[in-house]
Amino acid sequence: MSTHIAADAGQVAPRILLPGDPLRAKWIAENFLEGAELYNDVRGMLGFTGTFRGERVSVQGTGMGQPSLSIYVNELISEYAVQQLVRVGSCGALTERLALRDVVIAQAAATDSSMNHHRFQGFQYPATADFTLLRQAAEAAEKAQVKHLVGSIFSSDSFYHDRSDLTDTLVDFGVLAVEMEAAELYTLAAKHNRAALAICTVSDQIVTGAETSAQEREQSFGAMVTIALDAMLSTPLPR
Ligand SMILES: O=P(O)(O)O[C@H]1O[C@H](CO)[C@@H](O)[C@H]1O
Ligand SMILES: O=c1cc[nH]c(=O)[nH]1
Repeated sequence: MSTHIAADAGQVAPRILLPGDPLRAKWIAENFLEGAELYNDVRGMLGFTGTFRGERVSVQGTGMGQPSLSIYVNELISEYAVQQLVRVGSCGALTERLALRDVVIAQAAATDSSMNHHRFQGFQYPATADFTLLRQAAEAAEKAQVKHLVGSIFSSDSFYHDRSDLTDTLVDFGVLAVEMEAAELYTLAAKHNRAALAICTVSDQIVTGAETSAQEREQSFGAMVTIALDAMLSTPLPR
């Protein structure tokens, strides 16, 4: 048991999916994993382990925002030795190149977070995905004919922005979508020499105002889950 996760040693698999929403974790466990068993319900942040094509895989809710994800990812790495971490999130599309339900495979994540601001003391840290997971996810998305883009996203500390004009500059420099966790995931994975990737489904089209419902965000973003599972199983674990 770690501070925020009730699992015993060995109950968490080396490959783990990380949705922000704990109820999306439950939906994934019930619909994509075989024989999934609950290992955590501390604070309602559900975590399960089952198998996919015979390989052990876990799924753990991380909550919203980088401070919350950071707690779970730190403990998953330090206390449960996870090796591959793939966020399966929702995001807001900042460009009309993306429609509702399209998938964004995040090569890199910019951030306005104070977490990396304090860590790197004014230096800009390049929070980037693991190349093998990224390549495998792009190939899986192509093969499954899922509409997707590979590129940069913005991991924001805010869901409600007072200065939405500031994201216009990011868009001018190719940033596709906004969410709230990937930069911290990539930073922690780099620190601990683990493989991480964020795959997000467009839940909100910020340019047009189109949006999905809470139930759809919880229970219908299956294409990204299949891509994430394919990418993980195609990426060897370290010996
Ligand atoms: O749907 P999840 O994975 O939580 O991701 C997105 O949704 C939440 C905001 O509604 C933030 O956590 C954001 O990153
Ligand atoms: O607009 C959105 C949609 C999902 N997640 C975000 O952080 N922003």
